[in-house]
Order: sequence, then C-alpha cells, then structure tokens
Amino acid sequence: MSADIELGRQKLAWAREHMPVHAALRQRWASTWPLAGITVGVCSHIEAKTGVFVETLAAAGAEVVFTGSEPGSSQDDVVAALNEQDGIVGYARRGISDAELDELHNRALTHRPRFILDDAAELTARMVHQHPELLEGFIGMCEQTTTGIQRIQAMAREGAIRFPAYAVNNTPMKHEFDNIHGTGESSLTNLLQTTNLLLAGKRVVIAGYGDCGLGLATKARSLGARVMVTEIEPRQALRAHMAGFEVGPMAEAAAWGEIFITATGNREVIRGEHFDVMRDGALMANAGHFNVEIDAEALAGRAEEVTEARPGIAEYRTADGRRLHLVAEGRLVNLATPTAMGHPAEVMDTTFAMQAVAACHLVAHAEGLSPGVHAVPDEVDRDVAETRLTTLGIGIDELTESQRRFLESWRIEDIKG
Ligand SMILES: NC(=O)c1ccc[n+]([C@@H]2O[C@H](COP(=O)([O-])OP(=O)(O)OC[C@H]3O[C@@H](n4cnc5c(N)ncnc54)[C@H](O)[C@@H]3O)[C@@H](O)[C@H]2O)c1
Repeated sequence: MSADIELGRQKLAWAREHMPVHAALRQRWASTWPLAGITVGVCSHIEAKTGVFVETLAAAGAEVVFTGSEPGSSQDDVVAALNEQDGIVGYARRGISDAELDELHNRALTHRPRFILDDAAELTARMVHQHPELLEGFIGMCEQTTTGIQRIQAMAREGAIRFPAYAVNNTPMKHEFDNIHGTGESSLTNLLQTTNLLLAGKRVVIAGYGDCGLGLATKARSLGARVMVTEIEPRQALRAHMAGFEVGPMAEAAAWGEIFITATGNREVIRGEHFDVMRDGALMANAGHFNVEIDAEALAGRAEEVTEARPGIAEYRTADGRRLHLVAEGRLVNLATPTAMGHPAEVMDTTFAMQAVAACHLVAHAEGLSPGVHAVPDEVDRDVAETRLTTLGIGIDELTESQRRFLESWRIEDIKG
C-alpha cells in the first residue's frame, strides 16, 4: 500500500505549528541562507518533527538528503510528504530489516553529503568506515545523542576522523530537555499506551540514572510508581539514592520489579541470569539507543513459546510457566511501538534547533576548528534558549553594569565596596 501523503502533510503541519523556534529560524535564514550550496545528510527517526527540521535546513539553503536512524522508527507518510518538497530527498521506511536500513544509508551517501546531522553517529560511522572517498571536501558533523558522541570520540581516539564534530547532545539546551523530559515523558506515554496498564503502585526498575534514567525515574514516581534504580557508576547511584529512589544491582531488582526500562547506552544490562529470577508477567522495555540493552537472544533461548500478547508486545513463556514480556523487540520504546510518536514537539523544537544552529556555526567556523570532537560554543546554546523564551513570551532580567562588575571582581574592596 502506498503511503498516505495527505496524512504526512497533516502531521508536518501540526508539528510545524508546535515548533515555534524552527519558525523563527526559517524567518532568520530566509535572506541569509547560511547553508547555501551545501548537501546536508540528516540521519534520524524520520517522523513529523524531524520533517520540520529537514524543511528548516532546506530553508537555510541546504540540499537535504535524509535517512532513518533505526529500522522501526520512521513514518512512511511523513517520508512521502517530505520527498515531494524542493531541495529534499530521502530514503527511510518503517519496519525494515537491519540489512535494508544499511542499503538506505548507502543510497543517502551516494548524494555525497558535505555535512552530516547525525543520530548515534550512524551515517558518519558508515561514511568513515565504508566510504572514506567521501571524506574529500567533507566539512563536519553534529551529533545529537549520548551514544553517538561516544562513537565519535572512539573514532577520534583511533585517529579515524579528519573533520570537526560538534557534541550537540552535551549542550544544556539539548540534554537537559530532550533526554530528561523528552525521553522521560514519551517513553512512559508510549509504554502505557502500548500496554494499556497502570503505573500507579507498580514496582518499576530503571536501569541507568543518567539524564534519560533520571527523567524516567522521576516521572514514573510522579505517576505513583515505586521506583528502583540500577547503576554501575557510584556517583550516579548516590544521586539516585539522594533523590529518594531505591538503588541496587540488577540481580536484586530483577526479582523485585514488575516493569523494567533500560536507559544505559550499554548492552546486556538485563540478561539470562536476570530473566531466571523475574516474576511471572514481568514487562521489559528499552529507552536506550540500541536494541541490545535487553538480551533478547537469551530471552528467546529460555522460551518454550513466543507469541504476540498485544501489538508491540512479545510474550516469552519459560519452561517453568512464567510469562515475560518484551516491548517493541527491545527497540526504543518511545519510537518503535505500533503507535509511537517519539518526543513531544516542543522538546524536539529545541533539540533540532540546537542541531541546526550548531551546523550553521560549524560551517561558518570550520576552517578554524581542528579535527575531533568539540563542545558547541555557549553562545549557540544561549541563542536557542533566548529564541525559545521569546516564542514563549517569557522575559528575563539583564545584569546591571554594577552586577556585571561585581561578578567579574575578585579583590575584597571591589566585592565589598
Ligand atoms: N529514547 C530516546 O529518545 C533517547 C533520547 C536521548 C538519549 N537516548 C539514549 O539513551 C541512552 C542513555 O542516554 P543518557 O543521556 O541518559 O546517557 P548517560 O550517559 O547520561 O546515562 C547512562 C547511565 O547508564 C549507566 N550505565 C551504564 N551501563 C550500565 C549498566 N550496565 N547498568 C546500569 N547502569 C549503567 C551509566 O553509568 C550512566 O549513568 C543512550 O543510548 C542515548 O543515546 C535515547
């Protein structure tokens, strides 16, 4: 069945209406075209908010080629509605195999992007590893995820990258809103929608207390769940403890929990030994980037029968008669469940704005930047924060001259005088 372009257009229109920072950027760039003449590759979950981001890059003068970052998270109607627009071409489909996704990435790279806006460094890693001929004339990249920055840093350690990269994920305007609020709210929303179950009173285990885990744990508690956190990092574990959560190893949490959500960016966080002690009916979902946090192979190895309990939920029946449930094959719960819609539009408005403004900044300053991973300059972060406040109609105070001098002083007479 062909994709419903009209539905794709409708989804884009709704997202556009709720992404005012992008509207402001399109207005700002209407006459300046900071990406004019540059082919920009976008790798992300191709749904309506990403569509508005892609449109905004095109409005900044770029020729945009997009592709999906994950086999289950793109929406065919939005892809079709984007592909009918000037200056935009893309390759993404929902529900494809990993091999088909590889093929779509390769097709996107045939357009020879000179700049990449990436998710988990998928397109950049493929280009560097499999198509090094494309590095000639390549300007740089921006990365929006924790996992992707780890990958780019690993590449840099091996001397594999010869271009500058901006770690957009690490900016306050990205991770303090997207990872905490976006992942926190949308993962729980999609989990509850997929299961049609109640969170209040449930025992919920959150694996990993980074930004995503903090958002998940805090929001699950606010809905009445009893939350236990697992960690491998002592300071993060202490933070979770001081925030009032139970903290313990997964071996303990596995027997305690009813719902498990992983958000570690690591692999096999819930594995064979943990499945063995889980209670009947336990439900597992993943909010981390890759579908390796819950060891689905080991789970399948313990199952006498695997059935679909509900759309998006697989039920594994173990030899001792327990039913263990895995949501969306362990892929991103906020993007890969049957009705998933990803982060709320307001969150992606600032996340993608950070990507877009950082891209323009990097393009303008590429010659002065050495190869490797760079922090996004603070002025870029402030710019997006100020634009967002303006769209919200919120004003803030400005430093007076005397306050500015006070903050910049260090001599006792200057401070007290
Ligand atoms: N679902 C989404 O939409 C979304 C959004 C943003 C980020 N992410 C992904 O979520 C993952 C986490 O992102 P983050 O920003 O919270 O990262 P983070 O680095 O801030 O936090 C990860 C935490 O997991 C802990 N950890 C690592 N291995 C562990 C293990 N075996 N057991 C328990 N804890 C472990 C780390 O110590 C760390 O505190 C990444 O893969 C990231 O790309 C997903």
